[in-house]
Amino acid sequence: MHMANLRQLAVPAADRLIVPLDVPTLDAAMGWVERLPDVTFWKVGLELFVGAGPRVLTELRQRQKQIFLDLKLHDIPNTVAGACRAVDAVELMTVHAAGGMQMLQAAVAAFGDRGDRPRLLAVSVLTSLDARALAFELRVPLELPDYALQMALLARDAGIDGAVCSPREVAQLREVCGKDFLLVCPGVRPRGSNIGDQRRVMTPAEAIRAGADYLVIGRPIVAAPDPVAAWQQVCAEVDAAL
Ligand SMILES: O=C(O)c1cc(=O)[nH]c(=O)n1[C@@H]1O[C@H](COP(=O)(O)O)[C@@H](O)[C@H]1O
Repeated sequence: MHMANLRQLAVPAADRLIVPLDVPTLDAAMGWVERLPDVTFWKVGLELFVGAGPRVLTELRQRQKQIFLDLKLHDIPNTVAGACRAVDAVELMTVHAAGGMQMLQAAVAAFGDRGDRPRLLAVSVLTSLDARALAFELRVPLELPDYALQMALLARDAGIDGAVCSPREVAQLREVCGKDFLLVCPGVRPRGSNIGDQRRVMTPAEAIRAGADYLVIGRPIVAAPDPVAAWQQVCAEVDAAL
């Protein structure tokens, strides 16, 4: 199944939710996998990959889980291509759109025609940045939604499969980039939950209705007093929005 067609298919809510394993050890990660058995798609990010190494990918695969390897590669093209060539079978993987056209093309080319190649996602603008940071710290002269769109278009033109974006920009990206461009949204907060270091957030239902293929939701589930109940509540909210 081509994952970008999720919205047209009757894919259950649980298969559109990705939970990050933002923990430092393999034991802690596998503890979460056991505690939330209905989660089918897990994200391995920098903290866990640096702490536990690639073995965590093997352990997840043995449990028939889908994997989002979120290393947000951002380096010169040769270095990014080398890292991509070393990646074992995962479903999704990230690079930073701000690495530029040559870097993005090098990432795409590194996987070539490999049958097990992941869908590549380009991070457009981190959901922890707001318009003020973009303008006054990063000195980007575009409005934030326009910059996010330009980053997504750059990625699409380079042959990247989709983008990571805030739910606030997902409707615009969906409209301009088309239905087959995969859109994955972190920065998702059920009503009333703590936003923490996120800056551009919306609720799960709003993000799905705006056109997201997948939502990445971590702390609202894993830091909840009852994570299983929090997971079920997010699933119910997304199901109702589909
Ligand atoms: O690439 C990502 O997944 C990502 C991009 C982005 O712009 N913002 C963002 O929060 N993320 C990741 O999404 C997850 C969000 O986690 P919570 O804020 O706990 O829901 C974290 O693992 C982040 O690394």
